[in-house]
Amino acid sequence: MKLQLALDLVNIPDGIALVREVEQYVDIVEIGTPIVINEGLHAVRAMKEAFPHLQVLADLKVMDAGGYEVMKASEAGADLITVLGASEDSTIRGAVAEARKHGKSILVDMIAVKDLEQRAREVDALGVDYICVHTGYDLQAEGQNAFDDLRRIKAVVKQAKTAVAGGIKLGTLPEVVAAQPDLVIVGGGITGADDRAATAAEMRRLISGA
Ligand SMILES: O=C([C@H](O)CO)[C@H](O)[C@H](O)COP(=O)(O)O
Repeated sequence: MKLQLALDLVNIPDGIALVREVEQYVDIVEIGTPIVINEGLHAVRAMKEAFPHLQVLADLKVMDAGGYEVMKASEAGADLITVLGASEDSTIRGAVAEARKHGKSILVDMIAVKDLEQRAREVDALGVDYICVHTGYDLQAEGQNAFDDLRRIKAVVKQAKTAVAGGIKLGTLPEVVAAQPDLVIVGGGITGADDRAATAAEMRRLISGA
């Protein structure tokens, strides 16, 4: 099980400083969608240059032009790129094909997908690397989480690895870990903690013990 730190509400220098606090405890650093919107793929390049030993995920949430977007993110140094599960199969196919050319991975974000099991089966058959259940900020604000969704996709996904994101905190991590995802994605649960290093260290301990 891997731990991904999601950086969303910071600029590049603050993001790099934040990763320095926790780098020994995380496997993947996510350049979140808000950063990509604010700073562009330059943020991916800067993070990979600063931490070449960590994997960097570009959370582009690609919805169209899968091959092109994955090519650009790959050129910028991304190891993993996100594509939306709600997009067309052809978009996901194009993303996977391009990722294979560059030795990169595709994480499909199932945010806003209504028929979760059905779409997870279809996406799994497209050869993606990860399928991620995700409660975004707007539904988190309504008190929702993706923990039950994780159990639902675990029951149907056969090839891809599974991931979970959205509002995971130290207190809720044991419930997440119990469902055995391959990847746990944490943003505010680490970046908003009083002691980020201690929080990330404890999360790493919980994940490693699973
Ligand atoms: O993908 C995300 C969100 O849609 C904003 O771009 C976050 O990175 C993801 O939700 C993880 O962050 P937390 O919910 O703060 O853990």
